[in-house]
Amino acid sequence: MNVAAHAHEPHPKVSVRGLDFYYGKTRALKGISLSLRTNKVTAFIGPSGCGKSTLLRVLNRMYDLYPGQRAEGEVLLDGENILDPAVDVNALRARVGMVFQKPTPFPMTIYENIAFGIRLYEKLSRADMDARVEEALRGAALWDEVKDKLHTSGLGLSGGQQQRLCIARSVAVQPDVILFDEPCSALDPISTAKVEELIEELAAQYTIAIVTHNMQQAVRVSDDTAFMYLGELVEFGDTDEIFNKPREKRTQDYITGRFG
Ligand SMILES: Nc1ncnc2c1ncn2[C@@H]1O[C@H](COP(=O)(O)OP(=O)(O)OP(=O)(O)O)[C@@H](O)[C@H]1O
Repeated sequence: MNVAAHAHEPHPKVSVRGLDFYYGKTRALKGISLSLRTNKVTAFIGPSGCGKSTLLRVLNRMYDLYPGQRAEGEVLLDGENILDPAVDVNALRARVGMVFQKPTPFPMTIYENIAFGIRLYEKLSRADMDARVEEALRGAALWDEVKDKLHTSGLGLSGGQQQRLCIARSVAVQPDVILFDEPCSALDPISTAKVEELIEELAAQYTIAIVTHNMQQAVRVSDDTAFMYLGELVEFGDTDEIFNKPREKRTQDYITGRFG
């Protein structure tokens, strides 16, 4: 496996070391080691089934919800191993938020979609909650479009707006890391452009990981790229280098559309 020098930076936000993942007896991740640099966007690319979503789901222990799934190795978040059974997963998920492929607003008002998550972790006055909801919606570039209908259903928004509402929901609990699992695959090109722009802006405050099948998207939004194949990390490094001068033939073949 090829890993660029900066992947060894001294204080990454997230550091994955020797990670194996099992669905029952099936080993879906094989000895993955890589880092997410603080305030950078890391893209995960590779053919269907290579383990991209699995890796993302390890980063906030989403897999814990399912019996028979287990991770071995280490995932350090600011130096703390989040795979340790003593870690409080609810607190972890507030620090590591996730945005899914299909927009998944709760069947509640726009305001409540944001306030609901905040209430799980904090008790705020009405005025502070209002301010936090506004801040989250502004942070997700949605405020201007919804400020006059905060108390109508989130399900009444367009798909692209719903996805930005989900991003606002993640941002609202002030996480360290946001994980995006193919966040634009259900969106039209205009909404996709908005979400991509937003991801770049969010990187000023958060550390971001994004799974994408869209090579142009990886090039546009990410600083670092990880190319995975059959559960292994084949190549990891600077996005420009991965796309312009890949060191591995499999990476070259994938990014030029020869397989996958
Ligand atoms: N719930 C599950 N039970 C058993 N095996 C699973 C489960 N989910 C995923 N897998 C297997 O784990 C491997 C990795 O799947 P994963 O969904 O992480 O791949 P991916 O790279 O995200 O694919 P895609 O691009 O199609 O979303 C695949 O071989 C898949 O069949």
